[in-house]
Amino acid sequence: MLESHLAVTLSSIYAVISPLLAMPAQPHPLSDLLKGTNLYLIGMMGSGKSTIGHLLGRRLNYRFIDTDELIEQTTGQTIPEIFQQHGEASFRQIETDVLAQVSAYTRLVVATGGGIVTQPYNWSYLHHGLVIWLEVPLAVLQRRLQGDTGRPLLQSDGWTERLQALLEQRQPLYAQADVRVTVTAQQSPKAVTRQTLEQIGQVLRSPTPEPPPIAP
Ligand SMILES: Nc1ncnc2c1ncn2[C@@H]1O[C@H](COP(=O)(O)OP(=O)(O)O)[C@@H](O)[C@H]1O
Ligand SMILES: O=C(O)C1=C[C@@H](OP(=O)(O)O)[C@@H](O)[C@H](O)C1
Ligand SMILES: [Mg+2]
Repeated sequence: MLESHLAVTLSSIYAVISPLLAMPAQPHPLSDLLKGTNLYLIGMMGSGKSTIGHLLGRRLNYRFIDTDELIEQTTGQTIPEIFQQHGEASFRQIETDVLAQVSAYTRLVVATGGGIVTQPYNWSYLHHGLVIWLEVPLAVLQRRLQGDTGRPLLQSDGWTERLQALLEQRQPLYAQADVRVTVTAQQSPKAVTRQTLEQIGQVLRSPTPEPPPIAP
């Protein structure tokens, strides 16, 4: 049963993260500025969160966590199995539980699932760190996701229209990110990683605006 898997969520997540806590921290130009702040990657399915997250983790000497992978490890089921056997609402609940656990740690790059932004409560965790939106044109997403079998929301005939509808619904939510990385069709994962690091640096170095004066 899914419930019994959930009962072990906390210890399983600790088991995944704790061996990595011993990793030596190599200084990186952004490390001082970040001060251990977690990076949360958001964006549509196929935008590259898992791919870029992994590379960012290596560059920053941060641990890389993928919430979908953690969900699969803690439940012992694949994402399609969870959707099929328990429904999307159960998946969203587990996703929130996993995000909550993960957010207790520092020095993480977290690749989230594309729908994490749809649950308002999740933002209270995302805002513990720096939220980065990988914005990728619809045509590129469609090309990357052609023939994909691992994303249950896209398994019916009208999957391209479904993808477009999801993008339209979610765009205003993704736009709440702290950093918006606009990715072109030609950019390699390495180039996207470089651009993301540059933009994080810009955001962290930009002066915080003064609060408006209090009216007399
Ligand atoms: N910059 C890129 N250029 C080309 N292919 C990419 C790029 N980023 C990701 N991909 C590919 O797109 C697919 C989806 O990437 P993935 O990281 O799983 O996205 P997400 O986690 O956002 O759903 C994968 O096959 C991945 O190899
Ligand atoms: O957009 C979504 O609602 C989903 C995105 C998927 O993750 P990716 O964004 O990594 O594909 C996964 O969490 C699940 O299939 C639902
Ligand atoms: Mg992913």
